Amino acid sequence: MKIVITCKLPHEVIEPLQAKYDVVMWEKEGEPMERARLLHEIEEAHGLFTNVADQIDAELLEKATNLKVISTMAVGFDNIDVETAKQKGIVIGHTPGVLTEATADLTFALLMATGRRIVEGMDVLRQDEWKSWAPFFLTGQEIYGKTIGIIGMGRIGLGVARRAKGFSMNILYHNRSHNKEAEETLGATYCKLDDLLTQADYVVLLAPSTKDTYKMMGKEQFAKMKNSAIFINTSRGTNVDEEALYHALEAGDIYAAGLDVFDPEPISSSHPLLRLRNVTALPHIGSAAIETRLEMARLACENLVNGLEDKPLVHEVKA
Ligand SMILES: NC(=O)C1=CN([C@@H]2O[C@H](COP(=O)(O)OP(=O)(O)OC[C@H]3O[C@@H](n4cnc5c(N)ncnc54)[C@H](O)[C@@H]3O)[C@@H](O)[C@H]2O)C=CC1
Ligand SMILES: O=C(O)C(=O)CO
Repeated sequence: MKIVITCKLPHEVIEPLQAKYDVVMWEKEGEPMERARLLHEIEEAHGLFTNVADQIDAELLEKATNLKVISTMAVGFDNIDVETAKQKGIVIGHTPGVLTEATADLTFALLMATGRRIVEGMDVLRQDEWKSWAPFFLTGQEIYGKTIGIIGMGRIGLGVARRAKGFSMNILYHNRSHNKEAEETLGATYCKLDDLLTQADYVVLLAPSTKDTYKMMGKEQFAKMKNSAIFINTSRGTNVDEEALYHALEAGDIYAAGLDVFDPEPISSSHPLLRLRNVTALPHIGSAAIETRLEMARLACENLVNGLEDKPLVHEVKA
């Protein structure tokens, strides 16, 4: 059977696959497989190892006449046309859980960096703009004891809430349903979205990208936030109306934003949000800790092999 891997993976990860299958792997580090090549390779493939950088859409699936399994090295699967794949009898695997703590770490790091203007501080040094200690030089927002509002209290949301508890933060959350663990072990309070937006000092978005969450943070929602509040997005760029966010930040309707994700990705240095002093931006590195990425790759391989051998996947996308 033939496997297509759309990104360069370490030798130790692909070796077991090469021993059993005919493996085609994209060799360019840090770049996704060219679309034309993927469209060509998929025609013969039985298994596809993918990630968030590929569009696994109807055009591609139409050509995938032998495909049994799609395995994505990610928890989010919004880049995959799940409905079309299911209609064609293709199973889909993803990697929830193994990236929870690393992504929660990065989310909290981004929250702290944005609140305390860490990147601006580094820029000041690099540009020789440090004149003296001054009373209000590079003052930001406090974190300890403030109110955090988490939209999407799932695995990663809960991880962020645990970190917030360590900073004695008052934890509000909005979710599709009540999260007992968050309420009972962390004292988190369930809120309607509007109440969370008006009360939180830090609004952290961690809901998946779905039809319901498309641009769920827009002009109306940013207007409800405090002028001193900070918006953090480590979910998906599609969950935010980026133009509305730009205007809210420029007008001072909100204090600052920390963003790990954009729509579309990658963005270029000319992206309007990067022109704003009060934006801290990262290139979608939420889960990018070495141990985590190796675990994600191993789990994605296990899903792939199970799918090829008609065994239940470790984590199958059921949606
Ligand atoms: N920046 C990065 O590198 C990474 C980003 N992610 C993103 O984080 C998302 C969350 O991952 P997990 O916590 O593992 O998923 P999860 O499924 O455990 O949690 C998602 C939560 O969002 C809630 N939710 C769904 N629709 C909602 C809505 N309309 N309003 C409020 N809450 C809603 C769900 O009820 C669930 O509790 C992923 O789908 C992915 O998009 C995940 C990993 C890394
Ligand atoms: O897992 C995901 O959904 C990501 O965005 C990358 O880790």
